[in-house]
Amino acid sequence: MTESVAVIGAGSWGTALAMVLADNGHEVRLWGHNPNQINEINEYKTNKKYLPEVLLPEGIIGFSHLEEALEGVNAMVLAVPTKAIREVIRKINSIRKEPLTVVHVSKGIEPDTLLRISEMIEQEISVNILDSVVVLSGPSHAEEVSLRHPTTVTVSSKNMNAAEKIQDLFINHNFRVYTNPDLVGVEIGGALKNIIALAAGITDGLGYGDNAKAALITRGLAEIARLGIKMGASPLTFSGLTGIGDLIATCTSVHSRNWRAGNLLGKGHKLQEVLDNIGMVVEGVRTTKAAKQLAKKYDVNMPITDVLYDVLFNDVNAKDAVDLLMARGKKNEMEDFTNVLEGELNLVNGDNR
Ligand SMILES: NC(=O)C1=CN([C@@H]2O[C@H](COP(=O)(O)OP(=O)(O)OC[C@H]3O[C@@H](n4cnc5c(N)ncnc54)[C@H](OP(=O)(O)O)[C@@H]3O)[C@@H](O)[C@H]2O)C=CC1
Ligand SMILES: O=C(CO)COP(=O)(O)O
Repeated sequence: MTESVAVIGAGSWGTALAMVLADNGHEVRLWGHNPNQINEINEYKTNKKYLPEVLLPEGIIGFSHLEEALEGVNAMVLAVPTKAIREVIRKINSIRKEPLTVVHVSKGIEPDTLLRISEMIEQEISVNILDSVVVLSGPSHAEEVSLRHPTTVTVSSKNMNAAEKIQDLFINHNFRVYTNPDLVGVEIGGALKNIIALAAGITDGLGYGDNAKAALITRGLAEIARLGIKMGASPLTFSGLTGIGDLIATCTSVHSRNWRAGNLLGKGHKLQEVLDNIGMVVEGVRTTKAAKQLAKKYDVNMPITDVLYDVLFNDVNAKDAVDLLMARGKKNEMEDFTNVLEGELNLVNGDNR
């Protein structure tokens, strides 16, 4: 069944997902806050700043007025950076009266509140207009999705009936959508992989090779999983698309904004210069702040996050940061991980020591 769907945010990911929906025959209303960009989308069927290589399908109509984009739709895809989510939801609250399903596709954690994105949305949106919140996440660079290269993602929600409807909305022979009921694990994996991608970019920028990158992906996954499990995620999710899958895609790709930012930092550029150069959202920077706070709150050892925080915010030199990581005391590879798992098992068995 074809539907009308609003995509809120006309950056690279919103535009690529609008293309998937249009390919599936849906009427897609792509909203962006820049009227010139929306004119370009409608007049030339291009979005050159974000996806310079592609021509947009006819089924996508650009809107610069939010009320028009939301008129009569039952679902909206929220595709703005984490830091813009509250502002956009507040605008929607003032316009929308009927309930709708919110599909969020952003990968972040809010510093200070330490909320996952579905939690931020639930906190900010008017109760009378929220049907369900669904997250769509996984290894999926917009650049490749827009070229219709094979891609797999996962949807999750507290309401798995809503998640299955969103699976049906997006799935096609280029874009395979799985479900996973572990909302915490899916959101944590998607957000925290950006920290590790920044670190992987730094080691590449420093000229280190595949050994360093494999170490970061593996030990990065261990620290993401340790935190995620303490927050209530299923350990299995971290071996899935939104765990190891997205880590591989993001840490090894020149498409990744986070990897590219890390790469420039590794080559000696300053953070602000790097962010200006990328010109798109580099979520891992803010998420590093949030993850450092979460590690403290949940008492989890996250050494890669710790040193990256110092590179980003305390002016620690990237090479010195790697040296610091390598010079830590000896360890059993599984020790922090088994401590967390044992803690979870003790809780399951009613032992709260
Ligand atoms: N790009 C990708 O491949 C993927 C991205 N994601 C996630 O999707 C989210 C969006 O990323 P992405 O599309 O890459 O980001 P981009 O930087 O490409 O685009 C962000 C879009 O949001 C708009 N925007 C920013 N602030 C506001 C605001 N306050 N109000 C309205 N619109 C705003 C930007 O407008 P303007 O042009 O004016 O700046 C731009 O259109 C991120 O959380 C990212 O992690 C997830 C999977 C894949
Ligand atoms: O999340 C992504 C791919 O799955 C995109 O990552 P970047 O934001 O680093 O480009």
